[in-house]
Amino acid sequence: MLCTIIGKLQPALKRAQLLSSLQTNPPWRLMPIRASSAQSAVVKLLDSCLVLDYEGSRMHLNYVWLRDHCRSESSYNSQTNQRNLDTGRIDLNIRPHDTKVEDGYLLLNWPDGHVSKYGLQWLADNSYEGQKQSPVQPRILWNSDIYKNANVPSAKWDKFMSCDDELKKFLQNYVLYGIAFVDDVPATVEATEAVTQRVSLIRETTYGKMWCFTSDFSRGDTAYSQLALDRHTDTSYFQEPCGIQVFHCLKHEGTGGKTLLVDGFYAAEKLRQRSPENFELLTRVPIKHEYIENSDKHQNHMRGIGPLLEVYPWNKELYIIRYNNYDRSVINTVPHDVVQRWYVAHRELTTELRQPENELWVKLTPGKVLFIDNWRVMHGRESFTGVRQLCGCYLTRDDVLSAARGFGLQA
Ligand SMILES: C[N+](C)(C)CCCC[C@H](N)C(=O)O
Ligand SMILES: O=C(O)CCC(=O)C(=O)O
Ligand SMILES: [Fe+2]
Repeated sequence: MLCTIIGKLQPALKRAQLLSSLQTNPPWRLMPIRASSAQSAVVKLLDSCLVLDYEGSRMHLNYVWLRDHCRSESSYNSQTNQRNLDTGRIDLNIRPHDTKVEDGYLLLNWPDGHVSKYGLQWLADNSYEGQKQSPVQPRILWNSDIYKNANVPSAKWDKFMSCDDELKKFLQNYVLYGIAFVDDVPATVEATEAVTQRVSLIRETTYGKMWCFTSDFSRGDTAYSQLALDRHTDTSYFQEPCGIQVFHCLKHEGTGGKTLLVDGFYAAEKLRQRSPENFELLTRVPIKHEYIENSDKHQNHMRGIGPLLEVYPWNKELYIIRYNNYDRSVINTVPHDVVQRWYVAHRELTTELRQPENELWVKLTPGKVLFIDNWRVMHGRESFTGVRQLCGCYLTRDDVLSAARGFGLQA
């Protein structure tokens, strides 16, 4: 193993190699490098990667990755935050000649003379080791008591529309809890549209941009009835289910019709704790959801395929739940011997989702606009009588999260 070592010499290093390494490498690379008195950094150039010890953690940085992530002007356009470098032309066996640490930066000298410079903190924040543990989106998982005891304030229409700080607080609550309310909104479709557009872009779907519906069966879906609807996520039959759903009840003269909210991630995490293998199965088995509508006015055949639960591969953080027993389609993507196990896992998740303490019931009244993270929080409703008019829309997930990040929130 030919190593250039900064800090401790590796005992395995042969004398000849040490000599050749000393000939080509100046002695400063054999000393531990102190970035500053407070932060010490120790770098080793191994054959296969660079090892950086910084602030108590050890990072393994691949050489192609390092060249690819060079932030020098010729490699990276920091005006547009885009890469200039052609990754397709990096020598896959590239290895720097030498390295040093200076003023909180790691410097690398590449064989072609190019010098790369990386902030040590930037490397710590962006290395695999840095990303491995930390959540992409920190959340507060809730059951009914947890949510109620948190006393999460609703935003108020006037302030919400005029004051960025009110919008920021709203988005902070939204990313943490997966639901957020705006109160005192005029009970019109136009005001609902305005309040939504204050947050982000509306996602147009087969239901329109803004939709307003009653129990008139105008579409081929039980949402357009007076029937109770069990907890579910919407548009699970899209390959990318809608990220956010907005509801505003403009009118209800009758009884019932309360809205049910359940934090799907709270229930799924319970499942993960209790039966990791069942949780894992639900993240692995692809399931179809479909929306088939064939009327005079509307022809639709939507299909989305994906597991009920999806986690990021590197930190196992949950990022989406697709759960709609109405719209779930034929299961024929599963090997015979897995079917029974899948139903057992599905049952266990369903049982958790149906725990009464996980149910948050709210009566939507004119003026109260509800935003729901449709990748996390499920909704349902009680059956009802009388005329009930609900308006709302779906939002594009990317744009809502982008708005949150614009306020410096972790989303
Ligand atoms: C919201 N809006 C009434 C427009 C559509 C309802 C769609 C209902 C469908 N079963 C689903 O879960 O996606
Ligand atoms: O009527 C309701 O409260 C909600 C119906 C529903 O699930 C939906 O529109 O997506
Ligand atoms: Fe729904």
